Amino acid sequence: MAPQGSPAPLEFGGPLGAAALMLLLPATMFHLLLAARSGPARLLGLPAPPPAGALWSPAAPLLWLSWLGLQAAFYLLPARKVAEGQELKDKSRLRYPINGFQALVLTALLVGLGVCAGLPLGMLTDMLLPLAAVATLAAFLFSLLLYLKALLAPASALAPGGNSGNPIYDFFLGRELNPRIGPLDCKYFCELRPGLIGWVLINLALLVQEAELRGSPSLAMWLVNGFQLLYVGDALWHEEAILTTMDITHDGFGFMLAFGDLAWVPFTYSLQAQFLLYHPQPLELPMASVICLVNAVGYYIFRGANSQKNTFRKNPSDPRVAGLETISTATGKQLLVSGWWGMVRHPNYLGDLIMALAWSLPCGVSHLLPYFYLLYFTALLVHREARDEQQCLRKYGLAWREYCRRVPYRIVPYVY
Ligand SMILES: NC(=O)C1=CN([C@@H]2O[C@H](COP(=O)(O)OP(=O)(O)OC[C@H]3O[C@@H](n4cnc5c(N)ncnc54)[C@H](OP(=O)(O)O)[C@@H]3O)[C@@H](O)[C@H]2O)C=CC1
Ligand SMILES: CC(C)CCC[C@@H](C)[C@H]1CC=C2C3=C(CC[C@@]21C)[C@@]1(C)CC[C@H](O)C[C@@H]1CC3
Repeated sequence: MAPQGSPAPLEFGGPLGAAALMLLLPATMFHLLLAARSGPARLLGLPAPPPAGALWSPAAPLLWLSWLGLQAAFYLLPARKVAEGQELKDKSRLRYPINGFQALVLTALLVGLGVCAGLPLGMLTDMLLPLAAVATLAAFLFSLLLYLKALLAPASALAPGGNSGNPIYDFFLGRELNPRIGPLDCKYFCELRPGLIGWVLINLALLVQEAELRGSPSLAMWLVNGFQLLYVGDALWHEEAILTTMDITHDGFGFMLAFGDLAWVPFTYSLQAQFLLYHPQPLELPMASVICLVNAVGYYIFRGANSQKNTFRKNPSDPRVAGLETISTATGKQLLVSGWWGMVRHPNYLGDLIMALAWSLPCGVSHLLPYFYLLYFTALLVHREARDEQQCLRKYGLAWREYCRRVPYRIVPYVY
């Protein structure tokens, strides 16, 4: 355990790891975008280079900025609820509008109206490369502004991790915990709105384009769109739960999250739908039903586990969780040791991974490319679980050790 007041240990391989990731992540994203549209669609191996000018369109910055502006305008609309975040170092709590689902519905209405008025939504698929380039550039510029803004922030506003003194590492991890521009909380806004809603919009554009090319969308395309819309809708419906994640409470807002939210999520999480547009896959109803069942099982575990913890954290005497077994900790908080959280230490990750499998299966088994998300997500969650473990050990000490003794598996029962 790190002693109180000592500098936070360096993560992600320190400055060298951070520098490598800042090059590798955008390179991987462009590789995936190009591979999805290439004939062999190989995950490993170089795709054909893009034709000259394919990465740039004068319309892309305009389109991307309009999208960001639209989502910011929806964020600023009156919300059904305003939630308070976790207590900060200076004992204050920030307030956050809970209107993400409203933003999704308003976006759907606007896009629906646009399509009825003749908006060529399918053409968005031709803009993916230039849009990804703009989003990447914007993430770099935005992170630079955030880095500079943090120079003026009081010490109490800085994140525990991203203030090592090494500019590359701090630029990557993010210095300020909750940077705000007026009423807009940059990290909270970016984590849920432009990228997540952008992801389902790109999926929809791919579905429309497939219908234009082949007469109707394929069953596989419907499944991928449906599953991922459910996932995004669920995240926005349960928006308040984001306020207790390590991204909001612990990590600063730097390149990792800015690029992750604005570029990585919309352009790589839509990879299965991109693959299906260029490589149609036959899918029969019986197989589709099995895949739906896999997604339903994953969602049941994911939602059950997340809701159980959120209900317990809000009110441990809630009848839905009051009967569960707990361990007391020195902080006054308790840890669940039965129910979903008694099965493994991260049941929500298990459900999420099962869903990730269901999103790839409609793409068949002839290519590895659509399974990229499952592979990346496994690595992300294993790493995230280890980071959370360290933070919980710091917070709960012996009580956490006791929890680990009672619930020995991390994500997959009897395996890991
Ligand atoms: N699609 C994507 O790219 C990503 C999806 N996700 C998903 O987002 C969701 C949130 O994930 P994440 O923020 O990583 O982590 P969790 O929701 O799993 O939260 C971890 C926290 O839960 C609390 N906790 C842990 N064990 C217990 C217990 N036994 N009893 C009560 N509280 C406990 C601790 O916080 P405390 O005690 O302080 O409350 C711990 O720090 C997950 O479903 C995950 O799968 C996450 C990352 C990326
Ligand atoms: C680019 C890097 C490899 C890492 C970037 C990480 C980000 C993409 C993710 C960090 C935590 C996230 C969460 C979600 C989306 C991905 C990012 C931003 C959710 C909003 C997805 C929906 C879930 O219901 C909640 C998740 C919270 C964390």
